[in-house]
Amino acid sequence: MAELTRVHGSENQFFILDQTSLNQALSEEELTQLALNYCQKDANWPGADGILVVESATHPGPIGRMVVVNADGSRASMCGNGLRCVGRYLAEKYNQTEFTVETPAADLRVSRKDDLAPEVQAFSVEISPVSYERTALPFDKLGKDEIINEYLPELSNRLLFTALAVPNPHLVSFVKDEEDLNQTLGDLGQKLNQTNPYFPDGVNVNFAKILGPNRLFVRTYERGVGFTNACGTGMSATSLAFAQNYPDLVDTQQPIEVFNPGGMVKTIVHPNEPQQWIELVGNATFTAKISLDEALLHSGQLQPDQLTITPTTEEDAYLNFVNSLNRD
Ligand SMILES: N[C@@H](CCC[C@H](N)C(=O)O)C(=O)O
Repeated sequence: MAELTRVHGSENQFFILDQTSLNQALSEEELTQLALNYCQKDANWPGADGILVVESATHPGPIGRMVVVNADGSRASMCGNGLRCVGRYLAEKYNQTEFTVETPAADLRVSRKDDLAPEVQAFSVEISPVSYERTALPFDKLGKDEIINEYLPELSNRLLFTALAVPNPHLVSFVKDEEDLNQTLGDLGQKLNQTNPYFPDGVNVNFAKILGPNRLFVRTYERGVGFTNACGTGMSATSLAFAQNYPDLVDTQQPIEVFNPGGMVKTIVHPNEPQQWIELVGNATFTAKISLDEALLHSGQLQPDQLTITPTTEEDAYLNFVNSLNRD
C-alpha cells in the first residue's frame, strides 16, 4: 500500500507524496495527472491546492528534496507553506529538528519551533533567493526593468505594485478597500494567469491591508490554483515589500504578524543583507493519512471508495488556535 499525507500551512492544503517510499516513483506525466485529478474538490473529496512531492536530494547536504506541483499540474519553484509541512514530514521521518531541504532553486533551511498551541506544530523556513529583475519573474511590456512601488497603468489606474521573485514570482499591492481584496484581486489574478503579454509565465498576486506597525492581512490569488487561504511565499514577499515601501511601519528587528484567511504566520525580513531573505514561521498541520494501492497513484485515477482515510485530531486543535488569535 502507498500513503498520502493531507497537510496544511494556514489552511493552504496539500497532499504530501513521498516518492522514496514507493516501489516505483511516479513519472513527471503521472505527477501532473495526479495533481489534476486529486486536487479537484467535490462532494466526496476535499481536494487540495497542490501536491508536495518528496524525493531524495540530488547532492550531499539536504535531508531531502521538495517538488511542488500546483493544482493545475504546473510546477512551482517554491512553496513556503508547503516547505513547512514537508519540513515536518522529514523531521519526523529522520528524527531531526534542523536541516536543509533541496528545492529547484536553492537548498533552504528548515527548523522546528515551539508549538503554537497544543497539537499545533510550528516550523520555520528560509525563503530565498530574492530578485526584482524583470527576467527573474519574468515580466514584459510594462516599460520597466524593476517594479518597486510603481503605478502600472496596464494593470490598474490607481494601485501601486511591487514585483519580486522569492524565487517564485509575486506581484504585491497594498490596498485599503475590501472590494480590492475580493473583486479587484480576483480579476487581476485571473487576467495575469491566463495568456497575457505582461507575465508570460503567470504570477502569484498578493493584495495586503496594513493593520498597523508590523501587522498585515494578505490575500493571494495563486498561479496554478486561484484564490487560496494563504500563500507562504506570497506573505513573505509582501512582508519584504512592506518593510521596503513603508519603512516607518516596520521594525525589522521584530517579526511581522501576517494574518490571512486561513490563520496567521510570522515573518522576519532581512532587507539589508547583501542577499535579501525572509524567515517564515507558522503551523505545519497533518490532518489525515490516506492509504491506497500504489497502482491507483500511477493511474492518477481518483476513486474515493478505494482509499482509506484516517483523520488526525490536529484540525480541531488548529481551529481552536485560530479562534484564539487577536486580529484587532
Ligand atoms: N502556496 C505556495 C505557493 C505555491 C506555488 C505557486 N502557486 C506558484 O506557482 O508559484 C506558498 O505557500 O508559497
